[in-house]
Amino acid sequence: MEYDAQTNTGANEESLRMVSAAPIGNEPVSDEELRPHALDGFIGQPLLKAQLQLFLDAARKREVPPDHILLAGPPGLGKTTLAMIVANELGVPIRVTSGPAIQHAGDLASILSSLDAGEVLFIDEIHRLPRPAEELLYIAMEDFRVDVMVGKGPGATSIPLTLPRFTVIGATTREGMLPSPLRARFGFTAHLDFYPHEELEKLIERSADVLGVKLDGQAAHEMAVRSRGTPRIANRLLRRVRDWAIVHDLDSVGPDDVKSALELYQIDAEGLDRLDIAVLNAIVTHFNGGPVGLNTLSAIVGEESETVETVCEPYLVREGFLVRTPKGRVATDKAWAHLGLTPREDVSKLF
Ligand SMILES: Nc1ncnc2c1ncn2[C@@H]1O[C@H](COP(=O)(O)OP(=O)(O)OP(=O)(O)O)[C@@H](O)[C@H]1O
Repeated sequence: MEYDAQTNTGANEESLRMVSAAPIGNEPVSDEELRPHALDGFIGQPLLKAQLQLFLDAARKREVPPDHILLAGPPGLGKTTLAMIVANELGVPIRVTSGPAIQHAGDLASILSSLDAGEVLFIDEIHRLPRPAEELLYIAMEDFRVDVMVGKGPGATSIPLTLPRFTVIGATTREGMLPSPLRARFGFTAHLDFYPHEELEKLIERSADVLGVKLDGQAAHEMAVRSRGTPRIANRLLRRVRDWAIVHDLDSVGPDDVKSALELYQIDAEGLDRLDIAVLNAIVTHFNGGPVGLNTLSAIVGEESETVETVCEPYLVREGFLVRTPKGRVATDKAWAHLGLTPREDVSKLF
């Protein structure tokens, strides 16, 4: 299942989970206060930052708007933040829309025809643009031209309108779903990766400064290791830890406060939550470690199979708790150990 940036309804149970990478509740607003505004303040992703810096410096020196930019990667890793930073660094306005918000090619035509020279047009979830809008965008990106339809029915005529040069920044969580003609029109594609713990620690320390939360000792580390490599989750955990500090009248937050606050939300030391643990438990206790099919597994944990597949599994697989085999899902030794149990046999025998 896909996250719907407009309605936040793409993932049902996901939207209730503290460790969801998609925004929940009013987070789009609270994300805003923690967004860095310059490339310097953007934590981590050093290679991508260096590439982007060069790309922007060259455009500035040439005194032309930069080529179109595609930002690809899982939710919550900073694609929107980077788009805003690019506009800031260039000192130009940014217009924000998304694939699902554009229902007809005409919606896109009217946005394009109102862009000022040099402006950045940010299209989130660009892989979800309807096909006619996508085709209109190819021409606009390449030739800086849009065909505006005037009138209706047989008498309708198309009037070509020349656009000033502008920069499209597309963001996608599904790069593979982008048709190649669209992908080919981006001069620079940036792939965002999950963040290592040390980078998340720095990010949490920066956010804590912004929120006025004083962190002691390993407090940032304890949040970082539970953040599933994702800045949005790191910032969310920090906000819940801040709640804990406020309610307990703490002047500063130590590692034990972090552990207590996050235990309350059933997030364990590896960032697994109730549903992740339920999935691992089901495989281990009902199927002696697996293999087990997705539908059976989902029925046991009482969850939609899409949620298990797209929300739990990617992290469990990435962290080595689970493997997907042709026969079904298998819990690894790490999963057994995490549950405090002894594996029945070496899972590698199953391949
Ligand atoms: N590298 C970073 N440094 C500092 N803060 C970051 C970084 N990456 C993300 N954040 C913060 O994490 C939050 C989520 O980031 P953002 O909205 O840019 O993610 P996204 O990739 O656009 O997500 P989605 O795909 O769901 O739209 C924001 O508060 C943002 O400021």
